[in-house]
Amino acid sequence: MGKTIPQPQETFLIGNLKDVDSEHFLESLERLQKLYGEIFRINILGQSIIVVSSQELVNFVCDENKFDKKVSIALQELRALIGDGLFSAHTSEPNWKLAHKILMPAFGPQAIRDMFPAMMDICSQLILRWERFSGEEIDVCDNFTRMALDTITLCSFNYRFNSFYQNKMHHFVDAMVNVLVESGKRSQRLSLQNALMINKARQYKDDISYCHNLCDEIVRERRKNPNDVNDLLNRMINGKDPDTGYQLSDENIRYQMVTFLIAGHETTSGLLSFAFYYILKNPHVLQKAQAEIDQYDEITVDTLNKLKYIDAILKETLRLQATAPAFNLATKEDKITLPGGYEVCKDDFILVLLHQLHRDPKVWDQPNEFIPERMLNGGYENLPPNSWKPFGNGQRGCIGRPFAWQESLLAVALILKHFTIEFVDPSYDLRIKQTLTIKPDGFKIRARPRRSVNISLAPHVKQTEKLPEQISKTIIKKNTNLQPMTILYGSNSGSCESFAGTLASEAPLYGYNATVATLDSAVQSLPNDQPIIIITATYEGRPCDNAKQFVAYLESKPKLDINYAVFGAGHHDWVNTYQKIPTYIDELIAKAGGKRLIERGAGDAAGDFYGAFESWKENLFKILRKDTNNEQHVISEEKLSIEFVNSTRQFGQITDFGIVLQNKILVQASEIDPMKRHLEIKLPKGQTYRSGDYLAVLPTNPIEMVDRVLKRFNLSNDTHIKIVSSTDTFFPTNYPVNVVNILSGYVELAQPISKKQLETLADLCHNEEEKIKILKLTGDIYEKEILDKRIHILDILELYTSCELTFAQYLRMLPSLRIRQYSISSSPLWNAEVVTLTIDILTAPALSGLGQHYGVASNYLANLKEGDHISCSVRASNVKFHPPEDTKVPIVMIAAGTGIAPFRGFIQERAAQYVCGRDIGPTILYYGCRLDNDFLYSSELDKWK
Ligand code: HEM
Ligand SMILES: Cc1cc2nc3c(=O)[nH]c(=O)nc-3n(C[C@H](O)[C@H](O)[C@H](O)COP(=O)(O)O)c2cc1C
Repeated sequence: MGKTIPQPQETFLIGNLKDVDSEHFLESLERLQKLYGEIFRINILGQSIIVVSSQELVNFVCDENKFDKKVSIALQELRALIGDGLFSAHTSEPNWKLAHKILMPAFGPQAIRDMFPAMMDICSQLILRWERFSGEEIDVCDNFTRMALDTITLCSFNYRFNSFYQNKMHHFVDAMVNVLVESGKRSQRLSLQNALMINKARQYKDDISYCHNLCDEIVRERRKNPNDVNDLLNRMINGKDPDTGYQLSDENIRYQMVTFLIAGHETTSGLLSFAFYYILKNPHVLQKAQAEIDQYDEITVDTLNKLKYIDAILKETLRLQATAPAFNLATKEDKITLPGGYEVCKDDFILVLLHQLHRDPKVWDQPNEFIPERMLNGGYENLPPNSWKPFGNGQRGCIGRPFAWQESLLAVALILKHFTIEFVDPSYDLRIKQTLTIKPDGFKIRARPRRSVNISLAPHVKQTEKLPEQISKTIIKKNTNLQPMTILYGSNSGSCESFAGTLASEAPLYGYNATVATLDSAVQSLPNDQPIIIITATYEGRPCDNAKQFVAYLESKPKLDINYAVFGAGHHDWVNTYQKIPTYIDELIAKAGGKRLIERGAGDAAGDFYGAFESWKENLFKILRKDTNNEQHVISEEKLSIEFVNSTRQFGQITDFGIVLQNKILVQASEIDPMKRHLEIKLPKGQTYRSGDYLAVLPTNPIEMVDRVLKRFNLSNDTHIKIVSSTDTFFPTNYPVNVVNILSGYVELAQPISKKQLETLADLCHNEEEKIKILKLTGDIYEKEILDKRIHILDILELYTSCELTFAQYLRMLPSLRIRQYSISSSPLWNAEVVTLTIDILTAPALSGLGQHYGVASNYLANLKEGDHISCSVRASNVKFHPPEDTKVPIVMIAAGTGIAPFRGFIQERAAQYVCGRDIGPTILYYGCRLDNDFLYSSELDKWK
């Protein structure tokens, strides 16, 4: 009797069906792997599946003498579409051997080389399309799907889908995806359930017929117009087994064609999409890859073999994201004992889970990091056997591997040669979409031509002569007399972006026409004929998401003949890395030859943040004005006007909604401590997380504050306004909006007023005495009286009533509302789609003595009710702030108050693993409490002891 294989508790009749989500089957297996470890069993509707994921076990089951491919339940279902085509045939079926023999030579080295011109032809179409849509949003998976589909059809069947010449993807893709998805679902339903779903069954049949008819049509066409090209289709139609003389039947040809159409494009397009995701997330990798490809003026078939780094990128991508994420085996014997003493039988499916095999901590150092270098200099060759298996196993391994590799190398090389690329949403973190294969979900980029590249595209394709586009957004288009200025920002939560916008909107007053763009969009294209102003923040000592490429670019030591100035936003709580990135950028540019226009400015979000920016801005403009001597172009028009006469907020990257499931008090407020709350939030669809990640939340302002503003400006809460602005603005413009929406959802109302703003308010006072009092506040007492007491504009307006500030002027003085980040206090092993937050609710008498101070986000969260929608998004923690992959590694945690949040997630994760029988290392928490009832989650922690 072998050792018992760990298994979640079964339910009568359906076994472990409840432990897997049919839409996220793979993620469910990954979650179970985290709970149960390198081997576990699940029972799906009576079928036993044993999931293995350590190199030791996988190496054992990959022995072809003892194990063979077992056609998975989903693949068996898919046989309605691809019958006994190579992929879904049992090895024992005669048609598998026959097709394998006949078709194998089509993927030999010379045959693949001969396909290079056709691959170049299709890839060039993608390049031209991206050039044409320079700077616009590119749906990465869509584009690579078009490319891979057109490539496989042209190379294999000499047939053109012309996907790049149509807006909508070829209907084959929809039909195929429908069948893939439905096959997966059918395999997890009872037969009776499938029979009852009549509409779905009809659609399923129609989609299958569409795919079959398309293939039959291509064959008919070839038979009518035969040619002597040695392509896959001719081999299918005319090829013979050299030993027996047997040929493929018409039915089998149809199955093989659909097989190749599916297998030949789904996985490759996924590989390329993931590769570009990792390239963009790792700017050093992008730099290195671009440097590698830049050594060659021309990309020929021979160049591809020299691209060792790009080759390593593709291997590392498939390690982290094997696009065919699992394969199934079964023992050829009745019973066999695996390492560890586990016994498996002939009927068991043995599922090799590549996601975890490729992260086995015994094989891979820093398994979750993307490090292509590990595949270089013998690294790949010296891997332990069967530790990297994205192409499957042995004779049933992927026949199209060399095809996919050549196509992928070419695509990466051509794209990096031609374009600078950046994320549309720099905070995008990988989300996975799964059918039979996996792809990134919602991944979008922008591409801009790098420079005139001397590169041979397909013969009929025109070369690019476009120059790089340095500017993404033009702020002032009208004033042609103004001098150019470039403002570049790095920003995750919007303050630096907002500073950049403010600077640009004021630039015309000083003779400049400013363009604003992200730092990453300026890589290799910093103009030297205009001032370059850089405004950026630091996150955990690292660049913002949209400044990573820029920093890597500066680290590559370019020569820069530019005039520049840097302003940094930071927070002094990050003691060791305060202002690290702005300082670093400033130094690197100076070292590269740049000339500073003014000393670096620094704003501390915990201090006079906006004031620091204002005074630096003022000094900067003093210098720039001197330089241009251009005061005649001063624009006197009001930059923002409103018309008194409804929308959804479109704030940066957060576009999705989560749903509040629970919102409860953990500890009531006391004299010394604020109230503490626990929230459960269902994440926006498709999002998941790791313990230690953050949740970014876009709050709304407390209604009490909004009411105060309405009162001060004599507005009612059903007032609608139309904002018209001659400069770029974060406000919704040119259509009527409710004033309450603007005040609650677009602006920060409680930022301390800056000295400059005090001066403006003083100017607008009729009462001399009030004027003097306000001006006094800009002096030595500013810190004590304004900053320490957090006095904001509205406080001053209420105190000094003679100040005649208009509502439009008030709005212009307010910065845009910022996103807030909270540490998630749960583990995905508890629930992968739900996070919990543990927060202090900041409500206290205002230090100013004027009413209450309400923390914007905490009060917003505190007031949410079950079922409320919340604009939020998971943000990966930058540093290695996650529980270690190896559950035996000890963890020591130190926290106080709500600082326990991420550690609750860590402990919850380890407790869940412990319950499932994993070996858990010591997990120790030192927790500081002021009072007994401050001990958050005490009973839970007791239970976990
Ligand atoms: C990055 C790209 C690719 C990956 C990751 C990949 C992965 C795989 C894997 C894991 C298997 C084994 C499946 C199993 O054991 O059930 C497989 C088989 C197969 N692949 Fe690929 N594949 C890729 C590209 C291609 C291409 C471009 C083609 C066609 C030109 C292709 C055609 C096939 C076929 C026909 C089989 C079945 C082979 C047999 O059992 O005889 N694949 N592939
Ligand atoms: C998770 C996190 C990490 C941070 N790390 C640092 C840091 O290392 N150094 C620093 O000076 N500021 C740090 N800050 C503060 C931000 O840089 C500061 O709030 C800045 O204004 C954000 O600018 P943005 O709104 O343009 O993204 C951090 C903030 C957060 C939320």
